[in-house]
Amino acid sequence: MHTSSTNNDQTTELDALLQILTTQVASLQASYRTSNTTERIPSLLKLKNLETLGPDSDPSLNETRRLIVSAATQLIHTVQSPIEIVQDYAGSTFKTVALGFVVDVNIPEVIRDLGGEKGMHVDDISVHVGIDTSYIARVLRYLATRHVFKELTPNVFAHNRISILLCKRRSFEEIKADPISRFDDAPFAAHVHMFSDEILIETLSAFSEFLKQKDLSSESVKDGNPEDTSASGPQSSAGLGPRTAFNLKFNTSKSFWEWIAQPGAKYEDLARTVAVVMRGGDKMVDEGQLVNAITTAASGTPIDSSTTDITNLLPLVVDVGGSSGSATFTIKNKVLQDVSGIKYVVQDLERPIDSARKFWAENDPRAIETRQVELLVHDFFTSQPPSCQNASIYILRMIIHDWADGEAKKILKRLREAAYPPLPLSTQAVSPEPKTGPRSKLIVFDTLARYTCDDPRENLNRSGKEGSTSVPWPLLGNLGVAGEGFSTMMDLGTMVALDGKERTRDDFEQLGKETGWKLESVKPGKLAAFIFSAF
Ligand SMILES: C[S@@+](CC[C@H](N)C(=O)[O-])C[C@H]1O[C@@H](n2cnc3c(N)ncnc32)[C@H](O)[C@@H]1O
Repeated sequence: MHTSSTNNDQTTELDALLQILTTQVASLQASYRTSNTTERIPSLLKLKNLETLGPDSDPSLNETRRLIVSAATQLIHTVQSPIEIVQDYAGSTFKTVALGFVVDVNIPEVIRDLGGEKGMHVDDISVHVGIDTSYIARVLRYLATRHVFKELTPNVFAHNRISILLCKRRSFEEIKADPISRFDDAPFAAHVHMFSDEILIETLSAFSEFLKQKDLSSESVKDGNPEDTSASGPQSSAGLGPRTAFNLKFNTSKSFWEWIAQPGAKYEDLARTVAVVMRGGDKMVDEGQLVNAITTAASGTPIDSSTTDITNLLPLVVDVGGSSGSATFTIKNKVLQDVSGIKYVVQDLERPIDSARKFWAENDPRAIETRQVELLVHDFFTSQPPSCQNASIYILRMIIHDWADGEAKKILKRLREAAYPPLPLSTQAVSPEPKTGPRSKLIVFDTLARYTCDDPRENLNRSGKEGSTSVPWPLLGNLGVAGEGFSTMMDLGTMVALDGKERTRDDFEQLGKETGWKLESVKPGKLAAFIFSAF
């Protein structure tokens, strides 16, 4: 445990943080020097698009980056005035709305398409986007102060490697001609739009009000009965007051997913944006991790998919709640591209499956024509159709964290009923311990919740490698924002919008036990892969 301000040899926190920074920065620079790009060091001013991130996106450098960010963040919080820190945190909402504004009025595209490397004066930006010059200058300066955009000369702003991510794929002219499709193929701009949209902002305005009024006595009822096979989990809490801050603010008993699936322009824009954001989810699971998870699920141990025939082990992969099916797309075309004979099914509600049809028509039409990939409207609270029984692998990517335990169990139970081997008919209870033979696997991709302190029971280290437990003193046990910034944000996001949560390894193990799935291994990563076997 690291509780004192010095460790045994009297090294101060600052010394230790500096030491981590010095060592890890040297290591990062050495990696850039040996990479086969011309880039020598990562630079804020070096513009890149996602396809040419080079060493910036090399997963083997993730550990080094996380340690640098963790140490640098802790150093800032150690030396900066606590008053300034609290003031800055209190005003964090402006980060969301400032980013949301520039994305909404297409400033990133105007600077990219019309300003280029020389940047653009706010007067010129104003002419194109039709917003007052001084508003643009102040919002861009707020962001440039936080290293998003660069002010080259007074009032002239250019992109840096962070702001360039806000650009949509389409040109400013194309966006003006067809604003509805502006977020298509631009997952990061879509991500900003989703978080700054009035729906989430309104929901967050009820954050405290909702948490305070939650009826604690309804907890057990709210979790629902896992044996209940009715669709649409959230209705199990009808009559017990609003289930989430979203339900409270929008005066609806529908789940967020049902709500955005309604007809109407306002829902359509959000639903379309959410589908694009989900496609960006691929960036959170690197291909190496997908290979590892899929082959581990197929064989029980990691195998080399290039040298092992895994066809027999993987005839059917079902991507449950798959949205456009981008996880399936990556698995089919990048992980198992050399393995023939596998059938894939992507399931979701009606509107996401409409988006999926468009996505596959544009990206892999042959897969649909040959019926190797089937896109199926299916509610995961209901029983799986015959075509999806006995699948080798069921995938739930970023699904379980959207739901409270009661609904999560229902989803897992419906899959277990479809999985192989069958549950004993008489009891519908779980079958005895497996003897031999094939068993359906379930891979849940979700973030892994971790404590900020040392956790002696944790057998995954915070830096992401299985079997080790070291995080250098005096860093936080979960590496702070460098390790769990995104997942703790998602945890609160799913709490207020969906009644979901990010879960610990123990939580997943328990969910599995209660629904007939045995947790066999966990592959850490930005999204961890939890691999279950039907038992
Ligand atoms: C966070 S997204 C994840 C999408 C996808 N798995 C991915 O990783 O890209 C959650 C998905 O669950 C879907 N969903 C919500 N309720 C559902 C239900 N009852 N049946 C099937 N899908 C549902 C949503 O439409 C949405 O596409």
